[in-house]
Amino acid sequence: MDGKSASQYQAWQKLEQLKESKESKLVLKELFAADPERFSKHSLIFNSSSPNVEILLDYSKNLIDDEVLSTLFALAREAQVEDFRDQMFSGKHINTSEDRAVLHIALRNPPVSKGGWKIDEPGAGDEVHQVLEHMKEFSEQVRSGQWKGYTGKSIDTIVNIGIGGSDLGPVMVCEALKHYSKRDLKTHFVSNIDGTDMAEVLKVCDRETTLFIVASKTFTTQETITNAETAKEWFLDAAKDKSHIAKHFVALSTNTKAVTEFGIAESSMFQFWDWVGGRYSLWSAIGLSIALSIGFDNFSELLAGAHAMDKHFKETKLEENLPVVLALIGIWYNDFWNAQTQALLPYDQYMKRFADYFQQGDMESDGKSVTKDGTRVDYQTGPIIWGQSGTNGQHAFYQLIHQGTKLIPCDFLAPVETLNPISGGKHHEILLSNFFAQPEALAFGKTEDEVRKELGTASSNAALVKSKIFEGNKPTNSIMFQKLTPGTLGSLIALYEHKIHVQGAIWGINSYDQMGVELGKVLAKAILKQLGNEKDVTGHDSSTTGLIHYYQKNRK
Ligand SMILES: O=P(O)(O)OC[C@H]1O[C@H](O)[C@@H](O)[C@@H](O)[C@@H]1O
Repeated sequence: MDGKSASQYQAWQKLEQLKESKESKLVLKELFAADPERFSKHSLIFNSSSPNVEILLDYSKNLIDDEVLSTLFALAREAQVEDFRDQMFSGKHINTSEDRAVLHIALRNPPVSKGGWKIDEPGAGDEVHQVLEHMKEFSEQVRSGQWKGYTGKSIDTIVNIGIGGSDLGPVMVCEALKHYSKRDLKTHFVSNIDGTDMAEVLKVCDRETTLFIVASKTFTTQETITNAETAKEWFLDAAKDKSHIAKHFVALSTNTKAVTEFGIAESSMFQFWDWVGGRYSLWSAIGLSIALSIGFDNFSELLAGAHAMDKHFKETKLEENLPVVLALIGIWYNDFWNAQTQALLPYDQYMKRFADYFQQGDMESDGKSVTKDGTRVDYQTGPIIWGQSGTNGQHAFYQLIHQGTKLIPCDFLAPVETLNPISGGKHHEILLSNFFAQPEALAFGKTEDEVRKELGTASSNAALVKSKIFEGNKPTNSIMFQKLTPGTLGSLIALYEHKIHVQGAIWGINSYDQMGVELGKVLAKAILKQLGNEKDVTGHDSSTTGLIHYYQKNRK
């Protein structure tokens, strides 16, 4: 914890030895054959009654045995994961480089009178609920048609303008909970500075009935402010009078001064606080587009589902703690088996943006190479996160997972029940049969003997036989939940958030800053000033200069 190098822990060193001594013995086929109880021993159920959520985590198809597991838990204890978790919950400034608390858990924490934790940090108590109240009131006015645009018409289109954490969470959740959305309220998201993003959305918007949500924690992000200015110009082209802006623009931010300077009144601003990290902000005012789309009650259920997972994370012993188990298994592959990536594979079309969301969530959090006290790590930190919804991924990249040369640990996720039981439920049965089959195929593969038997006379073709062998022993986690409800989604997101936290704690890094996004921004600003004139292009290497000159010569 707090800056200590993970490789110095005794348990870390023992894990290195275990990898060496056990590599050839950790064979899933044999481990399962030797222990008929392996599934029940290595699966956990997370339960919550309010909201009603149940999540099964089956981690039995991993390259682990009791000794590996107990050493992983010993590592968590040596790294003081429980203490570090409690520091986060109590509001300690665990984001040391920015001297900030990390309190997204406060955004879904009920009031103390209703059993919530008391957190000593400005904003983290009653103010959270005041903003939620404001979001409730506003979203109900818009959804009921009571909120009118400048010509007296109701709002039928929402455009969220934001990027990174001010975009990806709302995008992913609105997509995941589309089933619960108000269909006559269209929701668009504009993030890219590429004018195409805004232009294509504006083409389908009506100035009289569109509400723009400018979402930016800092309210200084170049992409968001430029896009918001363009939207404002487009709106004023017809509306003319600046006083109409109040009916069509709201802001979600921590920066009141910049919001009012932009022309949005403080009363149309939904506040949050510097202890909310951008990639952990969908639970804050940044979730306004979600509340508008699915309604405030569903948004509250999303928060309650996350809170239930917070409680589980905070109160459950490490061995039965889902985020901790996911984190430790991830570290086992990332640091001892040289796995570079981690795939998130939801067998639910609504969750198709889940992996995109956690690309920022995980990679911006744990993509660090120095510990909190500034020491260069001598081990791997955050994994590359990627993925795609099943079964689409099967027809795209699974080939490499099954037979390529890389070890790719995968998390498979699926609902027991579909929200769309069309054709008598046939689609869902087929979907789930694939969800069950893929981890099985990855774990147990297909031997040369099996291939030969299958090929019959054609097995004299040695090359063909080899190409059809599946080595197996590819590790997976399988996660099942009843149905994709707002509460369940909240729990699932919080599960992965806390997994990231635990891994960061063990690696001794700061999971809550993002210094790595700065350099490119600064250089882009400098280059922007030089683009007008070839003579101004100075201070770059020959490649960058060459590229800029090429652009200047060829632009029209
Ligand atoms: O909400 P903002 O302030 O516009 O920031 C948007 C994004 O900017 C940067 O890329 C990072 O700081 C991200 O973490 C953040 O989510």
